[in-house]
Amino acid sequence: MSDPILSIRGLRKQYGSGTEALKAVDLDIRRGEIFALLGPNGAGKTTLISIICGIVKPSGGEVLVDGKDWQRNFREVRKRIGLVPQELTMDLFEPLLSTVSFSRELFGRRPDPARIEQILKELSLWDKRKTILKELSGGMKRRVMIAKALAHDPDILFLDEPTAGVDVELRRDMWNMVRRLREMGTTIILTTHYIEEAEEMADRVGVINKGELILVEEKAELMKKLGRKILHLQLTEPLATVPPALAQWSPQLADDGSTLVYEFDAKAERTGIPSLLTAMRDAGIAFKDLDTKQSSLEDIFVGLIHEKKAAA
Ligand SMILES: Nc1ncnc2c1ncn2[C@@H]1O[C@H](COP(=O)(O)OP(=O)(O)OP(=O)(O)O)[C@@H](O)[C@H]1O
Repeated sequence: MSDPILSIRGLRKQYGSGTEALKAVDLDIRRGEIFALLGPNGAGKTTLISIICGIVKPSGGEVLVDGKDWQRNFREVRKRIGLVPQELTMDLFEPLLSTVSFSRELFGRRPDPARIEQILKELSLWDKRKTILKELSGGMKRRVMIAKALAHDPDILFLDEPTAGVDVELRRDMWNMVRRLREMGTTIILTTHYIEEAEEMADRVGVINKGELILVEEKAELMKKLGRKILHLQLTEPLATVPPALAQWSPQLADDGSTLVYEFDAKAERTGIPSLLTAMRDAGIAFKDLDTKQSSLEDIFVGLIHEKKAAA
């Protein structure tokens, strides 16, 4: 990739407990993109972010910001990074305005009350500027975390699960704010469990599982894979094998032959379901119930890991 803003090479982390949280991760982040890092609990997302933000020490590998080694230029590089952590970290007895202003000065930026006012207004916090943090609602405290991360005008912003446990309205506000930041040139890296969030926001998506970056892809490509659904048909009579009449749909049998499982692309114009049901009727295969479910993130990870192993 030409001129990435962030380059991660062979990044590894083994915690004292022996857990290998990251296994030689390589990743380039494009200037000005929104990159979503998707992965289940414990995949290594927070560890990756924490290393880049200087909170966790890596066991090996390197991070370059604009081509500069992150460890050798830590102060300079860290100034350019903003982090909205998963957990709230703030002095609850401080008033909102001074908390956010202090965050700016912490990174050596000169005070700029007009800029702080602008950030607080964007996040609908200006009216609460004199309130001590303890008295704000949970959603507002989350907004304060974002304001703190933006106060020093970083050009790379990390959001660690920004919408976990927030209501629909705040989620929408956050998405809009992230889009506005991107329009202003900020590069954004967010972690999430939600496919929906990656779909809504990201230009590219990385999938991480057990410390390994399994894939990095343009969102549109990944969404094709994520659009798969599974149809379960509970048969009236179990089948020993899939009859040749149904072979073209490549269904699988489960539950000792009493369930027929068919995977299909929910976003395709033709899912194949009506023709499968017709072929079943013609072959005299009756069913008593049916349901469909979205491939879960877990299913997709398993599928991706299998694909990766098969390709290796
Ligand atoms: N301080 C620590 N000491 C020991 N092990 C840790 C520490 N922090 C994280 N781990 C382990 O490292 C692995 C990766 O954790 P990490 O928090 O990076 O995952 P995550 O993808 O952010 O998960 P989640 O979605 O649950 O936040 C997990 O197995 C976790 O238990």
